[in-house]
Amino acid sequence: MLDWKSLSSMVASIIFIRSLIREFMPPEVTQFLKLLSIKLFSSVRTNISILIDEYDSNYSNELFDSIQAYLSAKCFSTVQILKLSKPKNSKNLTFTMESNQKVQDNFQGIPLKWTLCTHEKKSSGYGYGAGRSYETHHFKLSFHKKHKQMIHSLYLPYVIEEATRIKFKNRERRIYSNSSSDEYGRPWGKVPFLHPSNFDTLALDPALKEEIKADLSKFVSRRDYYTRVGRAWKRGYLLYGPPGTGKTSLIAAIANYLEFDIYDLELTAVSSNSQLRKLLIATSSKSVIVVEDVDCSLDLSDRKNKEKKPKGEGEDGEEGEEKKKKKKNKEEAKSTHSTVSLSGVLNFVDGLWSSCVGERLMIFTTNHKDKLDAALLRPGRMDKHIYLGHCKFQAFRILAKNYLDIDDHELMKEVEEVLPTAEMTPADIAEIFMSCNDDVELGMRNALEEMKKRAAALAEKKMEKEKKIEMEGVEKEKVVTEEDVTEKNEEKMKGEEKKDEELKA
Ligand SMILES: Nc1ncnc2c1ncn2[C@@H]1O[C@H](COP(=O)(O)OP(=O)(O)OP(=O)(O)O)[C@@H](O)[C@H]1O
Repeated sequence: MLDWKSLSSMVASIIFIRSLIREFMPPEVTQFLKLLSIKLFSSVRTNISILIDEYDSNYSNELFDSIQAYLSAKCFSTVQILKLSKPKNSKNLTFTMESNQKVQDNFQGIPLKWTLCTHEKKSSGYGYGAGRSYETHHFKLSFHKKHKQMIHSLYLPYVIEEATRIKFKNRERRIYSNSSSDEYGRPWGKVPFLHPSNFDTLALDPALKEEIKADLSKFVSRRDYYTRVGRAWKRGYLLYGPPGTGKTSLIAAIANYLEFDIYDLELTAVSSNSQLRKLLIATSSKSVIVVEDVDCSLDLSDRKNKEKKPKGEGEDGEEGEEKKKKKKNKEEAKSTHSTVSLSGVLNFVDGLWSSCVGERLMIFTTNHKDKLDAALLRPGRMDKHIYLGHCKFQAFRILAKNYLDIDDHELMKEVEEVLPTAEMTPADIAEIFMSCNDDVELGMRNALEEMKKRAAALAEKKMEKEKKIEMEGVEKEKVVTEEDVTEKNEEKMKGEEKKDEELKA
């Protein structure tokens, strides 16, 4: 047995030999012995560790941030002391670990251990603050060495992907516009409000709603597919229909559904194709890029349509004064400034600019689909054409629920009968409901009255039109009959002249 006396003399001898080695052994030999001992120990050690520093040559290490985000979701259930914070631009509270806390993870049955370690460092360089000590952190991931390859090729990419998903989920959604100025000279200015519309509040045929949601879900889940077929991960929607049928509301609902940012692209404020390209490169992944009233933004019509006269105002029903003004401004800008060409826009839709990764949904809106160039409309550019028309009964019920908080009403039956003939937009109905200050009876009565008025006006207009066509028909017939008579008379006269000549002869 080893007693205290012999133990202390053994320690003293080790210290003596160590100092002798340090003193007399050449540094190369010391280094060699060190490496040898590491090798010997590592061959018997079963666990290995990976360290991820908070800073990578003075720059913050993105991987460290990702791991922090990944573990914030895990540590709540396993760690005893947690830090709670609300990071900037995040809508949720975030938990983080304290120093030296450990989190157990499990990946495909492999146990893994994460530890947050803290250590002190001295700042290098000269001048103010040089030589000061500060705290930095690193994450230590420990696991059995036989899983090394798997951790590298599967687990770490999985952690990064999960962290991106968590970060994105926590992030506040934003709306940007290229026409609102940015004090920092960035291409996109932030718009300070979010549109509250979502698929529940949207007055739309339920089947169409489900179809759009399914299409969106399929699109965002097909990253591998787009990579495999070598195409930019983007999809184009064209929303068309009369004003006030919910095109803008649908865009907001889509962005809220996907939790994507919105980039409202005002083409008339873009001075060249190269500026357009720059703007698009500056968009983030998971975004909806919107070009509203594309027929007014650019001269995108083909030659055939250019020859057509512009349609008269008010053709699609009453437009809000504000929207009319906006469209007029766009028309003016189109004729004076814009130099973005159709090919520039087509390149953008084709995704040629897309050196950026991540999914992007492009949505164009128009009140006049017939004015658009066929090249812009073809699949691959506009993958889905969605017509938003006048309000139907199902949509009316949704509006009644939203604005008046009713599921049913005694006037509903009548509404169902009159509505299809009234050609009212959801905006018209929303306006009536809003003006009656939560008074259900008044709201329903006013809506039905307006429907009847419009239906009667339309019926009268239709009758007048039919009468006009009928009259035109009668006029035509009259002309034809008169022509017939003249023709017959002429023939008769010719016949008589011939007879006279024969008699003379
Ligand atoms: N389908 C709808 N569901 C719910 N609300 C709607 C719908 N359509 C219109 N509204 C209401 O009418 C207002 C105007 O609608 P919106 O701006 O979405 O129409 P739009 O089709 O984009 O019109 P425009 O073609 O003139 O741009 C919205 O703020 C909303 O309150």
